[in-house]
Amino acid sequence: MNAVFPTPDTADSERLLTPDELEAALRDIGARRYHNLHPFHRLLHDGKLSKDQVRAWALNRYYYQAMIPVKDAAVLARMTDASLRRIWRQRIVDHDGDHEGDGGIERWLKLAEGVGFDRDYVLSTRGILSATKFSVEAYVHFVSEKTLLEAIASSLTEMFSPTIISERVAGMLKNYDFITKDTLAYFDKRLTQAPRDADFALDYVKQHATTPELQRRAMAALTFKCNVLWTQLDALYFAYVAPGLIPPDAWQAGEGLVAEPAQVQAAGGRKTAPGDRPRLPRGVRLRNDETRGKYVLLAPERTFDLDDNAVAVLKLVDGTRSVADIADELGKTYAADPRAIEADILVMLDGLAEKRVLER
Ligand SMILES: O=C(O)c1cc(C(=O)O)c2c(n1)C(=O)C(=O)c1cc(C(=O)O)[nH]c1-2
Repeated sequence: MNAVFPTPDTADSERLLTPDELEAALRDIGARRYHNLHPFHRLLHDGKLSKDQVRAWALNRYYYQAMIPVKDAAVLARMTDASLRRIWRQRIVDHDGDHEGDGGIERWLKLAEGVGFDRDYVLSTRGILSATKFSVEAYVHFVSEKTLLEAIASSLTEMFSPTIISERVAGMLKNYDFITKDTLAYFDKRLTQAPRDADFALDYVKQHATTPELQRRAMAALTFKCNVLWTQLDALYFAYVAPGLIPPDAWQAGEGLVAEPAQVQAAGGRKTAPGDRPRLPRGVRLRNDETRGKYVLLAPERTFDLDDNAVAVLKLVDGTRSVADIADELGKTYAADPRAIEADILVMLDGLAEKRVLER
């Protein structure tokens, strides 16, 4: 499709820039428009997002990753020169890998799994924002329809990606306890792939943008691509940060995750152990409800009915006795095997921790 509203020519675009001036102009576009400047990335890198907001980012960006080789295949299809194709095809190999389980897409799936997603849910692309899809698909269409020079120039955002990647990896590792080096392994390879790709594309553009018009098109292509990246973050920000309007069918917190046993999750990833010294959290109390003639556990805005066994245990829960101590005392009181009682108590306490009315 040809542009319906062409970019107005400026006096400057009438002059042929030297290759170095062209490079400077391209770098200037990045300095003003690259997605490192977007507020969503600032929040992501500074540790200001919740785990669910990081998940929304990982899920949506999967679509970009998955479509990059489709984009590169479209670029490849425009190349009539075998020597060019030989170089460009490496990009497809980088993302698809040489065999099952290899390549950038696979590493992104690992990243998504690392933040809790079920792999098949991510692969299905079901919860991905329509705006993400539109934006990524616009990139694929752009390289299919524009000239080869513009297609190659649109990849030049990669000139700026090593800086943002280093900043992102350092920031996320420092600021999120659920992010590990393994989760972010995707970015390790990009630190060498991106400069290699960007150097090639930049040389190509500097050599082939030989008229003011071609130079203007190359700059417009890079601007377009900056917008492809920027609008993906706009969409994430709008849906998951502010105003927080999640479109129908887009991913909602809790969806598409690998199920963890609820009580393990609530207890910070572990079960109650005999050495734990359980206590009631602030605002939770054991109360004798005189009118009903039974004990209840009172929590803010919630009340839990308790059976006799639970009452006997909770009367001994004081933050100093261990579970084993409690079992020993009850063993004496009821003349029963304390280790059998302990096993029952552990299950009961896990249940209470799951409801967030017990801490260890
Ligand atoms: O993490 C980033 O900020 C970032 C940015 C870009 C980019 O600037 O387009 C790419 C990537 N990552 C990336 O991982 C990647 O594979 C990639 C391919 C391309 C492209 O246009 O062909 N850009 C990017």
